[in-house]
Amino acid sequence: MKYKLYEMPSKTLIAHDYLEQIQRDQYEDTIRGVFESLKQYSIDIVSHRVVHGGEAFKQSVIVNDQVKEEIRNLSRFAPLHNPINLTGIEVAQSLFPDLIHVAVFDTAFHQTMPPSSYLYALPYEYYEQYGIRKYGFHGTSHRYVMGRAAEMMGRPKEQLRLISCHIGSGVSITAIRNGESYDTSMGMTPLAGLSMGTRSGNIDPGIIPYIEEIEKTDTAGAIKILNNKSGLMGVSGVSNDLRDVMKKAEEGHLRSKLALELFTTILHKHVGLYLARLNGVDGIIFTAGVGENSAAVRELVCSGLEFAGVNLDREVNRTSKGETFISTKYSPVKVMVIPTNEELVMAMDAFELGYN
Ligand SMILES: Nc1ncnc2c1ncn2[C@@H]1O[C@H](COP(=O)(O)OP(=O)(O)O)[C@@H](O)[C@H]1O
Ligand SMILES: CC(=O)OP(=O)(O)O
Ligand SMILES: [Mg+2]
Repeated sequence: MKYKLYEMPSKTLIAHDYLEQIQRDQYEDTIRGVFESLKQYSIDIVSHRVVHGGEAFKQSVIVNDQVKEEIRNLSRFAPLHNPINLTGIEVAQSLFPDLIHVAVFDTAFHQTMPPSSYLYALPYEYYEQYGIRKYGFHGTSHRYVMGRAAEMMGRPKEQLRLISCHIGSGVSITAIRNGESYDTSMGMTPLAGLSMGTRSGNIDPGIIPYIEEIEKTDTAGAIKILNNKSGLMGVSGVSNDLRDVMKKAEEGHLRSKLALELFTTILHKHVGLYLARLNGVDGIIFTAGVGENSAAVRELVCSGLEFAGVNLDREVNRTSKGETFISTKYSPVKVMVIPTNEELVMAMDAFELGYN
């Protein structure tokens, strides 16, 4: 669990923490503990990350009973995330009933996608009646790095074609055009798209009934395997953490080498997909845990894209820290590392909603 406390509108960071490895039955106590530890500060607004906002939320909103009901209903599309997000809201509301609570949705930024991006080639009624479509996630992160990229490039975001690669424990790539999400790799749920720490990403749907047969399980059991036992973890058999897999690969562990190769090849192919979708790009952004820290992954993703104007400065890529260009000076496509800051966007949205 991550949190940041900001003073607004100065955007001064006052307190922050990243609590790792929290088990399901510890969520409530952990959230309670965080809020207790912040009681010394006078807090006015609490901004909550909510992963799935469906088509109902195109931007951030102040939480009321109807918003909570909608978040609960959307749990079927994000079972790993929305129930926890709702717990966070409810615990915070019980501790601070008089404060304004704001919900910021991962899906909101992607609501600008055209039907050619968000529809699945399924019977159309499934979309109309049941909301089966691509929603996309990590939108708050993609929105933040898009804004930073435009500033770094000194050009209005409305004039840019960008590919934003959010590579953390969850992985998604977004094609951004005119300052808006145009296409993105995750789907109706955050299981789709690229291979991740423990998630498979896209697979042939015909594999699912076969897994059910092999594992003597039901569909929910098979989906659990795709969510929790696949990706880097599943292929390497070592870890969902890229650092562990890389270390093992360097030691010659074959499955770790394969896991790494598959992970980066899938990333590379998706960048190619969005080069086509955007008719070429002005910038490529790397963000989140892996994107910000792994020069090796960035190099593998960009290699072979010189034909499209992507010229990585390998030396700068290896030695750079923080927000920086990693392409060569005259590279037609600018490649950037931009540390994401979803919490700052959440604070800005909350401030806007609470005070304007
Ligand atoms: N120095 C590093 N080199 C390679 N991978 C890293 C490094 N630091 C962090 N990571 C990867 O980043 C992942 C976490 O990314 P992060 O964006 O914090 O994810 P989340 O927000 O989903 O928890 C870790 O699982 C790890 O694999
Ligand atoms: C939506 C999603 O995949 O989020 P995370 O990467 O934080 O798991
Ligand atoms: Mg994340």
